[in-house]
Order: sequence, then C-alpha cells, then structure tokens
Amino acid sequence: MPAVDPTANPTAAEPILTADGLVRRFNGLVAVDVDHLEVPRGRITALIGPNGAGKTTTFNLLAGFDRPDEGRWSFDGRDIHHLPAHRIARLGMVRTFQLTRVLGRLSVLDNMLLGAGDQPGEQLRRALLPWTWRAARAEATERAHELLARFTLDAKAGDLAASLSGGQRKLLEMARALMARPTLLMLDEPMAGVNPALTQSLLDHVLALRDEGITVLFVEHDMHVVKHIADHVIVMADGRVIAEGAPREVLTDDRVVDAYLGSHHDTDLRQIIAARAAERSAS
Ligand SMILES: Nc1ncnc2c1ncn2[C@@H]1O[C@H](COP(=O)(O)OP(=O)(O)OP(=O)(O)O)[C@@H](O)[C@H]1O
Repeated sequence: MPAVDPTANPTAAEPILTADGLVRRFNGLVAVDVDHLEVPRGRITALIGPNGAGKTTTFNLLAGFDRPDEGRWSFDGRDIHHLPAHRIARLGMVRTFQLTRVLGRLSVLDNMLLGAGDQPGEQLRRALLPWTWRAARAEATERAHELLARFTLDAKAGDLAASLSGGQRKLLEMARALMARPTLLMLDEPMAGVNPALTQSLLDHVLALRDEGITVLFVEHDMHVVKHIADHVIVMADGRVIAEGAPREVLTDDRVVDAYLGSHHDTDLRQIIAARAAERSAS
C-alpha cells in the first residue's frame, strides 16, 4: 500500500524542502535568482528548463555542493542553508552522482559501500572499537547486496563499475544514493544516455520509491519522462522559476512554451504546441 496518495493534488502537499531568495552569481552572471521554491513531500517533482536555465546550479546549492550569494532554505522543517553536503545528506537529502573515472575503477559493491557514507566518529570508532565498526560494515554490505538485487545488479557486484552499460550506471547511481536511506532523493538527469529497454525499468524504480514514501526531485530534459512520472513540475528559465504546478497545466503554459522555443531545444514541447493548436482549431 503506498505511503502517500500520489493522485492527490500535489500542490496541496506539505513541502519537505522550501527555499527563499536563492541567488548565485558567477562573475556577474546571475545563474540563479529564485524568489521561492517548494518541493512537495512524498511526490515526484521535476525541475525542467532550457539549457543554462540554472537547474544544476540550483541542485548543487540546495544539496550543499555550492554556496549561494544570498538565500536560505529548509529541509524537513530544519534550516540547512549553512550546512555542508555531507551533513545535509545525513539529514536525509541525498543526490546522485555520476560515475566518475575514479569511481569506475572501484567495484560495483565498493561504490555501494561508499554511498553509505561516513558516520560521525567513524575513523575513531574503527581504531578504538573495531568490532562495532565491523558490525556496521557487515550491515552496510548486506544492505548493498539487497539494493543491488533490487536494481538487478547483484550479478555485477564484483565487476568494475566502469564495465557497466549507461543504463546500469544510472541504476547504480540510484542504488548508491539509497544506501544513505534518503527521505528526499535528488536525481540529476536520471534517464540521460539510457537505452529505451532500460528506461521503463528506471521509471518504475522511481515510481516505486515514491510509493514507499521517498520524495523525489529530478532534473530532466526529456518531456516524455516528465509527463510520465512527475506529480509536480518546476520550470526555470534564466535563473528564475517561471512556472510550477501539475505537469499537464505547466507544460502548456505560454511562458514555459516560450522559454523552450526560445532555446530551440525541445522538439517534444513543439509537438505539444502543435497538438494544442490543433485542439483550438477543432473547437
Ligand atoms: N562554475 C560556473 N562558472 C561560471 N558559470 C557557470 C558555472 N556553473 C554554471 N554557470 C552558468 O550558470 C548558468 C546556469 O547553468 P546551469 O548549469 O545551472 O544550467 P542548467 O539549467 O543546469 O543547464 P543544462 O540543462 O544545460 O545543464 C549558465 O549560464 C552557466 O553557463
């Protein structure tokens, strides 16, 4: 039984993450200038917008991987704008990472164990209380195998992560983030470079996580994916939030359509516009 009712009005859901007055400049360029942003609890929220809209910068700021010039935000009722990324992750807000070259040289299982993260005092505990450290390590290893089985990567546990296909890497990134037991999972372009055969499986995993009560925030360019799984959509353009709401309403909003058309970037939205024009002329 789902922990939340995903069909309920997403905009009515209580926010798990709220940001205000978020500003990030790079040498005079205003990359992010967000007055207000909310991520509804227990829902799947897509952060979309044309290239250079400020989506990744916003992601990095919220997760503590970059510092804003201005702004504050809270997660689960707690002010976190001053916290570094590892503290934010420990509170339950975890973002996925692309498999870098360095991580590619580790086994799939070791990648998972890295996702468990260092607990406070881990080094000290390892030195002074090796038996409790070993017990924690065994528990993490067991959880890693469970998650690898869930994401059909268990047969690959001993393989180098670099040997995985594009889709399997995305599965590993998701599984690794789940090692930290997030309540808010942040996915940066989870479907990028994934072949169609694995896309459905990845989408089903995201939907299943939502149904288990995990809030998902993801950046995505593919509008089919957004329409398919998002309960709520936030649209950015030129660093600002220009629209938000249910996918069906937001994706036909004139400002959103203009922003995408201006970027000559998303043919899918053009199809929406064509369909909308056809509807108008038929009525
Ligand atoms: N480290 C940086 N130094 C200078 N400018 C940056 C830096 N990071 C981002 N920018 C600029 O900030 C703006 C927003 O970039 P950002 O990557 O957040 O956009 P995005 O919406 O994620 O784009 P894309 O969809 O192409 O990934 C862009 O103009 C970009 O060139």
